[in-house]
Amino acid sequence: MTVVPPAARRAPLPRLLALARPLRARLLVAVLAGAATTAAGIALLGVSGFLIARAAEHPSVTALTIAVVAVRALGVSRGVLRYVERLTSHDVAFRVLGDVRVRVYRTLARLAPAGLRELRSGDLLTRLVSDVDTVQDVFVRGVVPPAAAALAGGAAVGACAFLLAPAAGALAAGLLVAGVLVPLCSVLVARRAAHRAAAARGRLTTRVVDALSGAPDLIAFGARDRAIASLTAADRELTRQTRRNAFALALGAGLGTAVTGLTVWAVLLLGVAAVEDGDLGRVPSAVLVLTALAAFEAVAPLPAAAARLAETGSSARRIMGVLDAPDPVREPSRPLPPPEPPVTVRLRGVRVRYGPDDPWALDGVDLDLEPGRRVALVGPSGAGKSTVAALLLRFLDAQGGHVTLNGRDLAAYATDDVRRVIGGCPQHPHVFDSTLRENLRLARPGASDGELDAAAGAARLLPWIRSLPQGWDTPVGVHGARLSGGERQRLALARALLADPALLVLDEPTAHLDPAARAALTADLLRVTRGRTTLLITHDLTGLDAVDEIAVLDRGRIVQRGTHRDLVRRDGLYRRMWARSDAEGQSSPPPSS
Ligand SMILES: Nc1ncnc2c1ncn2[C@@H]1O[C@H](COP(=O)(O)OP(=O)(O)OP(=O)(O)O)[C@@H](O)[C@H]1O
Repeated sequence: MTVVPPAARRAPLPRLLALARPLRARLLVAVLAGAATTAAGIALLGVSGFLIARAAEHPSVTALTIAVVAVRALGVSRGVLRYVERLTSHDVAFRVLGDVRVRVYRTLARLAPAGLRELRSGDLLTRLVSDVDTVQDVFVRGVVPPAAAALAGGAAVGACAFLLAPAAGALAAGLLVAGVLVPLCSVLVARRAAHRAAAARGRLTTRVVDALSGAPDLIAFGARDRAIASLTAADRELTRQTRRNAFALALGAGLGTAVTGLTVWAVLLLGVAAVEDGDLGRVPSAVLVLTALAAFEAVAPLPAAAARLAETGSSARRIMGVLDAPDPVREPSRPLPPPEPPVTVRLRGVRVRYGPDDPWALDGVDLDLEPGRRVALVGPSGAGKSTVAALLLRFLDAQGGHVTLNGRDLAAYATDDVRRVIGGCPQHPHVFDSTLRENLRLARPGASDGELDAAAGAARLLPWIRSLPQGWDTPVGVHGARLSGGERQRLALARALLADPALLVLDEPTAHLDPAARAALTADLLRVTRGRTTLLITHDLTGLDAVDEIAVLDRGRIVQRGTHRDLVRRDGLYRRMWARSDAEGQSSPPPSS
């Protein structure tokens, strides 16, 4: 049974609002400044009405002095108050935005790489960038304007009630329709479109990222037109949903204007009737009508805000989807003290699968990794070799059996502490679009130039780096596009050697290389790992007579183990693999290491 954390059961928008709890004093300042701005606008029009109507009666100038001063003061204060409101509401929005972005990034870092398989790269990008960006609208448009409108609208109704109660009633009804019913109407129309637009934006980004990164393959296989057609379809869908959203906005604006007009007419008619009955003076009647007209300024932004909020709701749901993603590994609440090198790792009856309905990727694996010994894990594609590496690096938890590190449960250590002693070279090492130096320093940011030279020298990369005009400062391009396959793999090996973990895990370090480059790199890595605790994962059998033990993995089970000499003599999977690679001319004579 999946246990849903209590916080995850709450609606996404209130959860987002809850993040601003520590900033509530600033939010209150923003709301009060927003209400005061609108109230100043309403008062400005009311006082102006008074000034014009009273001036028509030709009074002495002194009778108008207070009103003239008030108009000036209201005009100036309105700008200042709006500035304060914008400053504080955006301050709150950007603080929460930064907080959400960090939380999403931290969750992604925690999930990567095993927990991200439900999310595609473009979709992830959308969640991290545009979905998180919409969070600012929650505060700038979704919280401050409605609260400010309620305060300023209430004050306007109060002022009108002081002049003429029935007109105040009409104004209150009009404001409620324009400020509550019309926005609700906008939300109803916008909600589905907003939800679909967010999903369509995610799909479009996924396809754009896919098309850009796979462009050479698409062109080579003549699939370019199909890819462009699929992009165009995704774009068209996004345009359709965005248009629906725009319709909701236009509907809100149109209905709002209609309600404003009708209400002002009602107030005007009630005012005229009151003047005729002698219940209201002519000057107050002008103030009444203009106050009513200005009061709608408070609710005018609400339909657009509500429609935007509906959009934000689906973005918030997608963000919370990332934040609530279950951890791929358990982090102990009270971790053991960090393990001390040298390390001994033992796997006993380990079972792992990627999903409850997936077959076992590892099914009862026993393996011993002891200080100073080199073990090779070989087997056909899909046998489960990389799963062993993921397990050791704490990207995955075992669902059965035990993994121990220096005699204690591996899961009882903090994951970061484990990764400090177990590390190496993943199957697909990422080369960052930076310089050679920065790519290597990733493994140890404080490494000196001498240490960089030593690691690159051990990986036989140093003469080549020295021969480059820019040397260590040579840019490597996106995904290391300016490097050959061999140079990329050697850079990854140098990075692993620089990190110098107590247990070095090398996952297919010679993948994608031609036989000659593979033999050369294998010889080098066997040379540099001599005497080091190493797990070498490979389906290339070149040079394996140098390692202490070979474990042969097939469909999640260790089917053979022994030295190269033993295994080639015995009938079994290893001898078949050896014979096949020999026939293909891929196994060069083992280096005498
Ligand atoms: N993230 C994943 N989600 C679901 N299944 C996975 C995932 N990663 C691996 N598997 C499955 O687990 C099994 C073992 O995969 P693994 O990558 O460990 O094999 P491998 O021996 O390293 O293969 P290769 O030599 O091709 O890299 C395979 O059946 C694979 O399809």
